[in-house]
Amino acid sequence: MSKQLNAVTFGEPMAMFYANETGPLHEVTSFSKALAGAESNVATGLSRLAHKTGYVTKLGEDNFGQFIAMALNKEGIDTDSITYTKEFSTGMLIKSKVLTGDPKVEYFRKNSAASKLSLADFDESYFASAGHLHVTSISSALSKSCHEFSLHAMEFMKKNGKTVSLDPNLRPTLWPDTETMVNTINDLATRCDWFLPGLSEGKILTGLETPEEIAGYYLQRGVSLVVIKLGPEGAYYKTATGEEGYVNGFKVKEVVDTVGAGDGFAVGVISAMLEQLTVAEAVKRGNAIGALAVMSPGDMDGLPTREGLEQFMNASV
Ligand SMILES: Nc1ncnc2c1ncn2[C@@H]1O[C@H](COP(=O)(O)OP(=O)(O)O)[C@@H](O)[C@H]1O
Ligand SMILES: O=C(O)C(=O)C[C@H](O)[C@H](O)COP(=O)(O)O
Repeated sequence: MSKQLNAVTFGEPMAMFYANETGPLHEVTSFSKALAGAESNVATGLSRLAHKTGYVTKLGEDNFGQFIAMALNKEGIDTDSITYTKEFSTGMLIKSKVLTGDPKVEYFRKNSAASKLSLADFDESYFASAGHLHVTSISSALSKSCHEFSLHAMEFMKKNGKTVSLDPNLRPTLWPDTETMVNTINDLATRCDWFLPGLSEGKILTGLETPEEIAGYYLQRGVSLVVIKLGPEGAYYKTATGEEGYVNGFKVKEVVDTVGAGDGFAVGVISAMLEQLTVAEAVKRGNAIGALAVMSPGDMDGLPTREGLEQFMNASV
């Protein structure tokens, strides 16, 4: 039987070493290892909610590559379209531990195996087997060939009547300059159906101030749903058909690590939209998974199973 995927995504997965103690990263002596990467976080979250998800990347033939492939398989993610290279290494990052605010992240990913992903790796039948494509603009920042891959994948999915979501995931350190980052991401946004920026990202990308204005900017450019993340306050959404609203965030006992909240949020919105829930319900689920994500140290530890999600949402009403 031919392959059937609910969703597919592609990008750069990395081995992450997160500090077990607070303090500057060069002084930390003890780290824990986990899988990181915005798109692999989303693939993991969707897979835990029983959406069959494929993940496409290029890995180095090294220990980090082996670790990542193993971690993805353990999550039940389809890895059949992953390619390998001997020439380039798998990327990694280190992350500090903080008691408040966002941790410091340092990447070791320049010229990584994943940055070599190119159109030659695009498998039409694999992408055609999926109902939805999730993209982040990190891929476009990695290399010209990854940017071409992104444009082609988005165009291919749209042409085949599939939905496409885009999380801008601003990573200013990966771009040559702010202007290139803003112009490229705004161009990518016109090619998606569901656009999921954070408020501060939306301000940088449009120069506008309010969630309403930012949503309007993208709706005018052909996006059908814009959801703007508002941190602990939740999120604002607006659709091309005029539906809009604010959805409150969930109460969190303790914020352990804010990294991964946006990816968790994307999992909630995408999974619920694929299940044909209303947009307001999708945004509520996004808020729930975002809240679960900030309560755990790894980027993916908080991503729930369906049972865990229901328990959290029911306990929070
Ligand atoms: N402290 C928090 N309490 C509850 N929910 C949160 C908290 N921080 C984030 N979230 C949830 O996660 C989503 C994404 O977080 P946010 O910080 O806005 O995005 P990003 O990680 O992309 O910067 C928010 O819209 C919200 O639903
Ligand atoms: O892929 C990258 O470049 C990363 O930095 C890996 C991180 O796990 C996510 O990107 C977290 O992203 P947020 O959910 O927006 O906090």
